[in-house]
Amino acid sequence: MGEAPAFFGDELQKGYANGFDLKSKGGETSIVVGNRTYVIGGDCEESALSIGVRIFDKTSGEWINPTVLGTQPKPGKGHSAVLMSGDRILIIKSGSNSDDFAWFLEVDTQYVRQQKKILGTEVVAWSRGVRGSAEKPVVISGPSGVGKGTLISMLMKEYPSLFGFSVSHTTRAPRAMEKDGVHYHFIERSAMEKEIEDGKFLEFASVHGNLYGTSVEAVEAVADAGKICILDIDVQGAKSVRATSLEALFIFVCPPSMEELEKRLRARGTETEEQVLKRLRNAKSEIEQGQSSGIFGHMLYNDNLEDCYKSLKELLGLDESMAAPKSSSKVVDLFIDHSVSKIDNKIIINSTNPELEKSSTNMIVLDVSSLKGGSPGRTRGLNIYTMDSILDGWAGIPQ
Ligand SMILES: Nc1ncnc2c1ncn2[C@@H]1O[C@H](COP(=O)(O)OP(=O)(O)OP(=O)(O)O)[C@@H](O)[C@H]1O
Ligand SMILES: Nc1nc2c(ncn2[C@@H]2O[C@H](COP(=O)(O)O)[C@@H](O)[C@H]2O)c(=O)[nH]1
Repeated sequence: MGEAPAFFGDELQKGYANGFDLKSKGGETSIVVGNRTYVIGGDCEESALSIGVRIFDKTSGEWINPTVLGTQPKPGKGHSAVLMSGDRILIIKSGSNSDDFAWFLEVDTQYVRQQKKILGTEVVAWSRGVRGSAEKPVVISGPSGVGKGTLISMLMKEYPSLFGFSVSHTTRAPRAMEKDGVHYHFIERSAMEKEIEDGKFLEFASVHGNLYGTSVEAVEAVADAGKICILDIDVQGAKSVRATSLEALFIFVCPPSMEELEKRLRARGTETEEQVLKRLRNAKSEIEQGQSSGIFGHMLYNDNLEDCYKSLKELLGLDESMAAPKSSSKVVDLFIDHSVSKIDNKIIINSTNPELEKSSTNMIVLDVSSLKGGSPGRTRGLNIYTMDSILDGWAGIPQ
């Protein structure tokens, strides 16, 4: 809570409307959602390097400084804001390129509501708009030693440009061949507990006596690389992910028998006898939960490795042609001076620079009809067209 900024009140009424329920002054934009006014921009409490957010609650007449989750956008050369269906605000950053100009400030999504309950504070969450076909992340669970890691390695090796691994945090000690930042982010328990408190994790769980968790940043890093995110997490983690707005494909891998599972765990040779026994005890309840909880839409039996890998590829709809590198997206720069309008699911951004008036590059269309997911991470499924591509028969920009 704090003092109202100088422009609020009468001056806010004088600010220019940007085609929506929006007023802007200096580097700040305000947008009304129900009985609240979100003031976006200006000084950020935590860092001058990101776009700040404050909320004015009309009912109480008080200012709120919310907990801001997700990677925050860096300030650009100004921005416009558009209210999207009451739960999120689209922020369009002037002068930025297509990988950075569309951001969503989530104010009342399922994820934000869930985090409000967990953190007990007012929460908003940033999520960057990502172009493309909005393919779902893949969550793979199963008891320790069943072969999740082996299957994931095979997938990443065959389809390096399609899949990216979400690198988890863990408090367990690294194994001989494991590299920090590649297999896991190895972290002290107290540091991880602090990061959990700070809302840095999409999910976390205590597994076989250690803490494991997927950070928001780990998922964002994969989406930023334009890849489908693969999460290797336990059943508790999968349950938590199901409760977020991250729409994912949930796969559970079963062993052919407990005897075979034990054989694989022992043959891997990475655990002490005590740890092997603990993991085997936990495996029983994990398999029960995996098969009965309704979390997992797909089951795989890892008896013969090659057969199981083939089933995984079928489930993911993969064929050989998808192993080829993807063509890169054309980058579009957003005009510094522009006006914004919304027609159904299309956001039309027109340049107001007179020099561009007659040019076919004076309009950009954001198609938000297939938005998927949301915070934490990225809002996928954003399509961006320029006037050129529209004139070319809506061919669109290659993804
Ligand atoms: N179908 C299979 N047949 C025989 N051995 C297998 C099969 N799949 C995996 N393995 C072997 O079993 C061991 C355990 O596999 P992996 O490490 O991939 O399991 P995991 O499910 O990732 O375990 P954790 O959850 O502990 O990380 C490895 O040595 C691997 O080579
Ligand atoms: N809930 C989460 N579980 C995780 C995460 N990363 C890994 N795991 C699971 O832990 C066990 C043990 O892994 P190991 O590497 O010590 O053998 C295994 O079932 C993993 O799936 C996570 O981020 N969250």
